[in-house]
Amino acid sequence: MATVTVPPSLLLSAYAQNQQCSISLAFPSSRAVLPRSHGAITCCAASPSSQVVASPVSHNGRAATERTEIRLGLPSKGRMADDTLGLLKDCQLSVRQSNPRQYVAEIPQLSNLEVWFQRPKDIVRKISSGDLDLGIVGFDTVNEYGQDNEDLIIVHDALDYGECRLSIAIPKYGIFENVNSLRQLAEMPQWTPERPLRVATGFTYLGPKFMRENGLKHVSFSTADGALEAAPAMGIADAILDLVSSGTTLRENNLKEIEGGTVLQSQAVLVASRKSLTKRKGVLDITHEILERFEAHLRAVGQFMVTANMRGSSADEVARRLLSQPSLSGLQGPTISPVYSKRGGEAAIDYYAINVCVPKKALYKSVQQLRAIGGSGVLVSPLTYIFDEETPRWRQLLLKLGL
Ligand SMILES: Nc1ncnc2c1ncn2[C@@H]1O[C@H](COP(=O)(O)OP(=O)(O)OP(=O)(O)O)[C@@H](O)[C@H]1O
Ligand SMILES: O=P(O)(O)OC[C@H]1O[C@H](OP(=O)(O)OP(=O)(O)O)[C@H](O)[C@@H]1O
Ligand SMILES: [Mg+2]
Repeated sequence: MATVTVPPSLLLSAYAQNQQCSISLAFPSSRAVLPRSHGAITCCAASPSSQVVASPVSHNGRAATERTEIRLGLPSKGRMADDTLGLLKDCQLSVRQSNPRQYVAEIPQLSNLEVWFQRPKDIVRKISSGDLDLGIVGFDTVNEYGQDNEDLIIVHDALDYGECRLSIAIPKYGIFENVNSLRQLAEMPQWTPERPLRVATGFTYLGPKFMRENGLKHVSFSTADGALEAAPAMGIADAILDLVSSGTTLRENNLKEIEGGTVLQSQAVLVASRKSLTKRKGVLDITHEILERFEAHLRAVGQFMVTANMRGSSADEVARRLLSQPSLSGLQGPTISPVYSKRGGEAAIDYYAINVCVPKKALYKSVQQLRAIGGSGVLVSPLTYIFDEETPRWRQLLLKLGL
């Protein structure tokens, strides 16, 4: 009898394939693709139907505690994948992947960190099981697959992409024509134990929970992996519960959202395991660095740096004029520096250079206000980072961890 040890991921793939055709076991050929710690699986290949004994990795398992590398899960495909790599790149964190089909990568700027590319739902599951320490996914995915697990902690709740909401939608036509709220939907006489409201959704945890919490009694659920908006027109469902962003897909399928029917608002978030943050060496430090970079970048994205010259009798007098304008107070306040010119062999000050951060949305208004108080030569440049003394989310994280 031969005994081999393989990572659990290989066992699962072998098992899945065995359902349809042949079973094949793949072995790591180099250290580069081998998770440096994994659960032990013993395959006893002598019996006609191979007996497989698996000891999965867990927080309490030996293998999990032996792992010294820190693991960050990133979406391997779909719309979140590119935006996530884009955010990291903008934060000077370059993910080095030798081949798109290789699921492990590194970020040279963060030593001892392994990046693992996974489906978003698996990122959440693996953080819960202790096989990943950190991950970037949609908030909807954390809620659906985290299922209120208290070990999951949202470290950054607004990474500014993947914005959408999880909403109930019903047809605009037929018996739903005059139904515009969740309450009206719940009160429709059509729904009985024998003929419940049929909802198609991929969110089979959040869906029933939301219906229960909102007092909808006679509801049944069916699930599909995509194109849910077709279900009502196909007669498969009365309503759907799915992600909505621009609303185009709903509109194109003659569906509408209803008041009170939004389960949650979502965007990409950085999520971590509480156990990893508090128990695994180095996780808190790496999380701090990632968080600082994210916060500094995301804060800067919304701002321009505006530089201008202003004639004035003193820095105080220029400051008073600037602070009289609502859009020119900057982050902490404007920076005002004297501009020295040569007059009769002496250094004289006629002008002051002012630097002020302004929200992108308020740029034109700010330029108008600057001109109104005598500003000239206005230069506008993009900002890359704004590092504050301390990132607000870091304090919140320490509080959540009781540190
Ligand atoms: N229309 C959308 N606009 C913005 N963000 C979205 C939208 N749909 C989904 N998202 C966000 O992106 C995440 C990934 O979406 P999803 O799971 O649908 O993957 P995908 O990129 O569409 O690939 P696939 O559905 O083929 O697996 C969701 O969990 C959600 O946070
Ligand atoms: O409000 P909108 O901007 O139209 O976006 C909403 C659509 O986007 C998502 O689907 P996706 O594009 O991911 O296709 P899928 O159903 O194949 O996952 C979601 O499931 C909706 O169908
Ligand atoms: Mg999708």
